[in-house]
Amino acid sequence: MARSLSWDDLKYDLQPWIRTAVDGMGFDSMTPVQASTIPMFCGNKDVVVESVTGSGKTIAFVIPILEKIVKDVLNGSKLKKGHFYSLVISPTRELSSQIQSVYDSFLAYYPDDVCPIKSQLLVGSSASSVRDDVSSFLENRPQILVGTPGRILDFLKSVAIKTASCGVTVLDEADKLLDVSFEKEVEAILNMLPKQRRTGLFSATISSAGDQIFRTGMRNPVKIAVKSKVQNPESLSINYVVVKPQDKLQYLLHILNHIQYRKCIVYFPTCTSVTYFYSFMKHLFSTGDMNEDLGIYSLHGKLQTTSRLNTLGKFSSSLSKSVLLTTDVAARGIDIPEVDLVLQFDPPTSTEMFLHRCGRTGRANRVGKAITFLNEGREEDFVNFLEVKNIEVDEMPLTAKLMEDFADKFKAWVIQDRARFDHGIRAFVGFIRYYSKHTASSIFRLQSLDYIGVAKLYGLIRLPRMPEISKYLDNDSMPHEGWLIEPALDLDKFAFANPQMERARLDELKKVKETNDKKKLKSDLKKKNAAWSNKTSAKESKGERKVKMAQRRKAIEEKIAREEERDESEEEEDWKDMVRRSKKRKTFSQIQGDFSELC
Ligand SMILES: Nc1ncnc2c1ncn2[C@@H]1O[C@H](COP(=O)(O)OP(=O)(O)OP(=O)(O)O)[C@@H](O)[C@H]1O
Repeated sequence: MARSLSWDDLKYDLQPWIRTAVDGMGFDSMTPVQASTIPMFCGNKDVVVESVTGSGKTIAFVIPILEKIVKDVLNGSKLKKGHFYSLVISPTRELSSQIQSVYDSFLAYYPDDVCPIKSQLLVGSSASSVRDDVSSFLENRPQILVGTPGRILDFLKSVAIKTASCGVTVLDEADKLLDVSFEKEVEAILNMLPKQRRTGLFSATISSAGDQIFRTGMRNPVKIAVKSKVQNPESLSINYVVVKPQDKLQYLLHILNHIQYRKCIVYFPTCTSVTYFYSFMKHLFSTGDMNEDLGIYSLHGKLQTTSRLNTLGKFSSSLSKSVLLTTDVAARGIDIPEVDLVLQFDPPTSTEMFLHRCGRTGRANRVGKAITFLNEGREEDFVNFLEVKNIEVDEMPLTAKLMEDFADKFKAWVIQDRARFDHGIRAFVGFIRYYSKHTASSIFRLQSLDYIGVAKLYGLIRLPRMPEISKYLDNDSMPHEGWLIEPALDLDKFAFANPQMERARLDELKKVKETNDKKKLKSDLKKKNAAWSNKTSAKESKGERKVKMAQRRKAIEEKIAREEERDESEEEEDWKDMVRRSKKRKTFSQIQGDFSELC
């Protein structure tokens, strides 16, 4: 941190135990945001705090909350059953858990055993229900609650929980909590809390929340913005590398295997892309393409809470070189001091997220590097876009020897198991959906995407049928029936490695075939019937025509007979005439018919 102040200069008298805690944790000096926020928030001010990632905002609200609670306790105010003093809301389970651990590290220095200060975590989890949370709360009587919006809301709805004593509320990563993903739940929570309370909003990108901040019911808030020339911490260098999409995975492996770092976080666009590349990278250990000393972890939102927290714990405490493959679920707030490298497989959908992802390194004045891959072509405009937003980025020269047989290795791995093929397709489709959500939509355009290159990056052997591909991939570039390998695979014979899945697939295939056979039989019969009925109708109409002609002939003959009866003499003459005319016609027709006589 460039500017720092001695704790002695803080314009507020900290309680001795808090001061001891600060010293004990090795925080020799305050950070600028702590120096500005603590006195304001400890006084009776609502605060809106914006300061770069890793600048120590957590302590800037943890200390004021502890100050207030302990003062109340010392003043003899006793919490009644079902009440609590303070609520901290954060967008993810990981961050909530991290904030709770910051409270706990301070509370380890709190000397009063008679009236201990406690905190409780409220996050969605299959391991404990809301009811469990409520009973544990009633039993342990914590003064501080920390959690995610959904679980907090469910918890507060319980009749046993009383909100009247909640004097301080903090929204950490407030811009995220106030955006569409959480705004309804957060609003509902805030409406349940007393109006006479202090509120603090904290984030590195709070400005992006705009007028939403006024929906939090703050009274004359003080805005504390610790400004610098650029939006990223000075200790963090941000680089980009321009690549062809199909080469990106190889460049990623090159960086992971060859660049110096202790811990690295790699951001992928979706949960499915994390699990897909994680399993392929695990396989690459066996082929010798991944450095065997590397510890590799995966973390995403589809995992259970316990497993998410366990993975993060293992990655944080790992002593060897480690890589965490993850999504934006671990982009905000996560504080792992040893992370010195952040890689973005693709740029995130917003500049705020770009700052948060990069900000997982270069924290608290430690040196950190963030590298973002950009697909060759239009995505390079993202660099100018970031510069306009005061985010400094530099191109990183990167030369890597690309393996010629890499694509074949990837395909061979995919072809071993149909589940991998399906997984890859889902990851690819998820990426296309993700791409369409970019806020900088003039740069990240679906019509400019190199679909074949991206499909190769995902190790696809066949392009999936999807509207974006039919719309934006021109006919000349479209491979025959979408196949990216030659010869095409017989999909009916493409098996799952898992016997149960394979049995289910074969059963399904049989059913489909039977249904198709039945359908075919039905349509053949229909055709046959249709032909027969057409012929019948044709026959009928021919027969009808015969009958009609016979009737008409009969009618004419009868008419003639009647006329013959009416005037026999005339008829006789007429008849003679007829014979005559007929003889003449015959003569004429003979002449007409004999060309030799004309010569
Ligand atoms: N006064 C201090 N001196 C040294 N280190 C500090 C100080 N205060 C906090 N830190 C350390 O700085 C790191 C970053 O702090 P913190 O997580 O609070 O940052 P932040 O501003 O909330 O970041 P983000 O915006 O990414 O959530 C932590 O490891 C914390 O222990």
